[in-house]
Amino acid sequence: MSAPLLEIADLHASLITKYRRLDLLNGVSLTLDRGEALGLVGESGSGKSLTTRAVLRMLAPGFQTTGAIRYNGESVLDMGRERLRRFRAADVGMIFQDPRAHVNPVHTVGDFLTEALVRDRGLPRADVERRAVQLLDEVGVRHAERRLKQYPHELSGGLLQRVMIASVLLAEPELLLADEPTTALDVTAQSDVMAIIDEQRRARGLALLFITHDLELANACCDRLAVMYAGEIVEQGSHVYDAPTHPYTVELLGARPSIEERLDRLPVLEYNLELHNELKERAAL
Ligand SMILES: Nc1ncnc2c1ncn2[C@@H]1O[C@H](COP(=O)(O)OP(=O)(O)OP(=O)(O)O)[C@@H](O)[C@H]1O
Repeated sequence: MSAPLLEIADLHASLITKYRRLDLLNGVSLTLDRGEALGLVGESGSGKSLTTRAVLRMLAPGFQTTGAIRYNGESVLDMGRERLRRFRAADVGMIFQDPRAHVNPVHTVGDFLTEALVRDRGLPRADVERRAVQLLDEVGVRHAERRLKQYPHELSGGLLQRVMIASVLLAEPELLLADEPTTALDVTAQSDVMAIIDEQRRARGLALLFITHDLELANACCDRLAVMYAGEIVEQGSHVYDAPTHPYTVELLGARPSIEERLDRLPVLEYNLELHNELKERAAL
């Protein structure tokens, strides 16, 4: 049997300062196969982002990490500088919560999309641009050629997150790490962006580690869920949503708002009024 695409085994991460030691990840273990989607869920502060940053070896200075992280059987913690750079740039695609924090505001969308591939892989700019336009189109960015000439501040959050997704796909990674990719967006953009990530990763057979506090959303687009609490994974598997066994998961599921409450929070736009009412009726049955 081949090795999982990603394997995290007994990962501990502690922040060591002059005065104290904070144990923030306490033995995290999980695996992700090629083409599989795993939802890493838990409330704020449970250690989800730290786990993703540890996978990329991007923890802040002062953190001490022990345990194993293997990508395709290769130890990430032992990767040399150049291999680590390629791992981050080509093997893994990262989609973060706030796209604006990850673009250079004085570079055009076209520069943002093409620079890394032209510089690092020596590909002709015109070829990368052509591919970028194709991908923008695939992720639902209309007038893609015109968008290449625009600056990030000219695009809405939802549109910029689509540009991010296109940039990740351009590098042709095998693994997507998506850390709350829709949290910073407005409600309508949220569902569109999540649908695009889901559709694209299925079409390309990519593995996805999806970090979210939204159990329902994770359940809708992942094959398995892993529930994190206080730096530990308390429960994982495909049963988690329908038949949780750990008391924390049961509590987490119990704490989620009902469909009715969720619908009440959605803005009622004219075009979805009918659907909105239909869903409310169904929820009331
Ligand atoms: N650089 C840091 N210095 C000190 N503490 C940190 C640092 N980074 C993370 N932590 C702490 O580690 C814990 C886990 O943080 P993490 O960001 O992984 O949580 P999370 O589950 O992703 O939550 P959120 O959804 O709010 O981002 C938190 O208590 C956080 O305060």
